[in-house]
Amino acid sequence: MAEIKRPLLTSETAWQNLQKYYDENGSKINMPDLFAKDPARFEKLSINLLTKNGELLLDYSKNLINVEVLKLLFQLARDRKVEEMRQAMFSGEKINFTQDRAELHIAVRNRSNTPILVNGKDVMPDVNKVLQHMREFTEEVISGKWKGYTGKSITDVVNIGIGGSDLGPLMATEALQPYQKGPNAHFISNIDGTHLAKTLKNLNPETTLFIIASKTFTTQETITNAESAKAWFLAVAKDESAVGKHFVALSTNSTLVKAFGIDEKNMFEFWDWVGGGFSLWSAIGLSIALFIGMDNFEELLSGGHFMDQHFCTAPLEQNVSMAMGTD
Ligand SMILES: O=P(O)(O)OC[C@H]1O[C@H](O)[C@H](O)[C@@H](O)[C@@H]1O
Repeated sequence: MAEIKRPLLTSETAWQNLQKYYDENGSKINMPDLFAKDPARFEKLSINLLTKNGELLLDYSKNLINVEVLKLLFQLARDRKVEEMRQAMFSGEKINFTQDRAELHIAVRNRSNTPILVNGKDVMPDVNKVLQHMREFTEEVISGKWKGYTGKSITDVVNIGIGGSDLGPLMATEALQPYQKGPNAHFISNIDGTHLAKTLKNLNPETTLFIIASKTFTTQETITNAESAKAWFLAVAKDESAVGKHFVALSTNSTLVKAFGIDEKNMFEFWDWVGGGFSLWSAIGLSIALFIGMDNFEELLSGGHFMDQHFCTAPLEQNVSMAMGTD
């Protein structure tokens, strides 16, 4: 498909109309008033989608918008060729032109398993291979079969990452606490040593598993925290060969993972076409899968896939921004 050409956003007529509306009415738009003036506001500005697990309510009535603003926004979306961009994204085109890559977080949650091509190659076999690897690993850890270096099972998982390699899994495990099946989950992102020290204070190196989550494996905060965690572990274990039982990596960079001392078989791969802010759906979600179990994690993926299909097929008026990422 040819490149989608668009003029500068601020020179679009639809943008200028929206700006004019804002200049004339923006200061007058007030949430309690909007509800008071229009008793049917909630019905007008929400949709119910039927999923296999019940209804899903998309409520955008609590935003500072009204029917006129929405009309202007839909016009802007049409003029900015959002529908064509959406199509290009799902077809694996390199819509991320600043980094010259595809944006295909939708592929890692593509539960229909339809082929998705990147540079002419279907990525689904690799996606499924990593999911299978995650399943085997999570089942071993949750069942207690995976043993630490002194023969004890894992009670605590510590995810070390930052940005998308932290926020998504942190949010999902918080939200999905009632579904906990596996070890406790902890998240360390801050470079301030207190974050690490406070978390490790109550943990036992014999029963702790560290997940080093970094797409690039070069992020300074993460690598520094990972080195500190390794030092904390080795101060007790005293044996480098024990590291393999307590450290796994989630990354696209196998060379640096190996250099850190993590066995390649304990690396869960993903790809440059998964943006950091959307990576919870990829192997970066391993801490979620260990917490809620792989069946539940796949249910989570199915939910994301359901919304992707909605986003892809529903007309703009039935669609809202469904990025489902973290930054
Ligand atoms: O996963 P990493 O390569 O360690 O990157 C961690 C994070 O770094 C930055 O904050 C980027 O803006 C994020 O998108 C990314 O998730």
